[in-house]
Amino acid sequence: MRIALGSDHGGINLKRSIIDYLVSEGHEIKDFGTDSSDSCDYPDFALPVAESVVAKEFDYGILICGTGIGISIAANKVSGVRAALCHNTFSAHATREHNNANILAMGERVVGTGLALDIVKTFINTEFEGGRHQKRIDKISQIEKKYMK
Ligand SMILES: O=C(CO)[C@H](O)[C@H](O)[C@H](O)COP(=O)(O)O
Repeated sequence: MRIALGSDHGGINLKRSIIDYLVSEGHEIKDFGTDSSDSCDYPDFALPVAESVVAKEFDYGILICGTGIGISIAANKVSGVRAALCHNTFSAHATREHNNANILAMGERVVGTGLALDIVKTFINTEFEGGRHQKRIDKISQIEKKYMK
């Protein structure tokens, strides 16, 4: 799979562990930064990941900050993004099956590396169920259109 990743300084260590895991599994990845532990602003990394996922350059995006909250809020401002903040595998599974989430967000200050890798594995390997869930996603798209400038 093709996976885009981004983090701020608060998520850089977990992002590096996820990249090592994804590369070892043969996935194609692109890291949109940040590249150091210097303090920076998560929207600057949420945006390129979000845009590249919506443009279908990647199958999924993975975004990490301290909590996963700020970076998921920022990504969800991009039309077509369905970024899901998941700190357990049940949510990761459900958000793929039900919401067709295209970006996974996590917080390095919240979740351990072992669980985070299980969440990544679950997220990228779970298919969207379609059916009744598609109608709901279509309604999300209608909300996006209503507020699009
Ligand atoms: O946006 C966040 C909170 O939801 C992220 O956790 C950030 O990584 C965090 O705010 C960064 O905090 P810091 O004190 O500047 O390291």
